[in-house]
Amino acid sequence: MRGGLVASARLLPRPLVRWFLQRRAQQDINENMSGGKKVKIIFVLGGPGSGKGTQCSNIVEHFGFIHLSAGELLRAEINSGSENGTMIDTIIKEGKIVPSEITIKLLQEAIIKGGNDKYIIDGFPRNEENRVVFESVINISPEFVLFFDCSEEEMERRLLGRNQGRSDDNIETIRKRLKVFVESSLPVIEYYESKGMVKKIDATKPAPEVFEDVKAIFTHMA
Ligand SMILES: Nc1ncnc2c1ncn2[C@@H]1O[C@H](COP(=O)(O)OP(=O)(O)OP(=O)(O)O)[C@@H](O)[C@H]1O
Ligand SMILES: Nc1ccn([C@@H]2O[C@H](COP(=O)(O)O)[C@@H](O)[C@H]2O)c(=O)n1
Ligand SMILES: [Mg+2]
Repeated sequence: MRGGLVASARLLPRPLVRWFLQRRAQQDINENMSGGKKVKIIFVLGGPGSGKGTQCSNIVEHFGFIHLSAGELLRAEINSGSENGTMIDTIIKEGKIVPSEITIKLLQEAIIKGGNDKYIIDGFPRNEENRVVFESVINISPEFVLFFDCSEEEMERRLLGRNQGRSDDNIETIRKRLKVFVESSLPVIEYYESKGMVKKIDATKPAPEVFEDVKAIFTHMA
């Protein structure tokens, strides 16, 4: 059925296709979330190794959000043997950013499956394309953007010591990821900053201290 829709979508003007996808994504999300409440999203950004995953686990435990990590979803897609797996694997090993339609489809499916009304989305949007396509397809503005600010030396040190068997935790890929962060991800954070939506946290401190600052933000939000 969906394959047929994709085939006929090729015959339609692009704005109409975008409008149709946007409507369907919103309907899917609204129909599947719990309690009929509006879905709330918080983007969690920061360089590689800044501690996004670590702090998201704490947020889930204390504040009842569902944690969606774009990187984890992409790694699961590789492991599922999907037709895009090899391409995603190559991009991750190069420290580059996967085309937005792939990542957003995975996020959309995870939001629908999650059935909750509160999500922290970790490692997304990673570039302007991610941001713009998410806005046009999912059309939910984040409540705010949590930005873990950490020095490059500290991020590099943490990633080299992470020891979780990730294919991108090697010095060559780490350096590329840091470069991509500065060139592609920081402009997204600056965009949200210009809209007064960024809550910046000093992430160079030890993890429990970082969580104290995170807690203050989420406690005020509740
Ligand atoms: N505040 C901290 N101080 C010291 N080590 C930390 C801190 N926060 C996280 N770590 C450790 O640093 C490593 C990277 O943390 P984490 O995986 O949470 O980062 P991340 O931002 O999710 O990275 P990536 O973008 O690569 O997924 C982990 O080994 C973690 O235990
Ligand atoms: N929006 C995103 C997020 C991640 N990626 C790719 O996955 C890699 C790992 O991401 P982590 O958040 O787990 O560090 C990242 O370096 C990218 O290659 C992406 O393409 N788009
Ligand atoms: Mg992570």
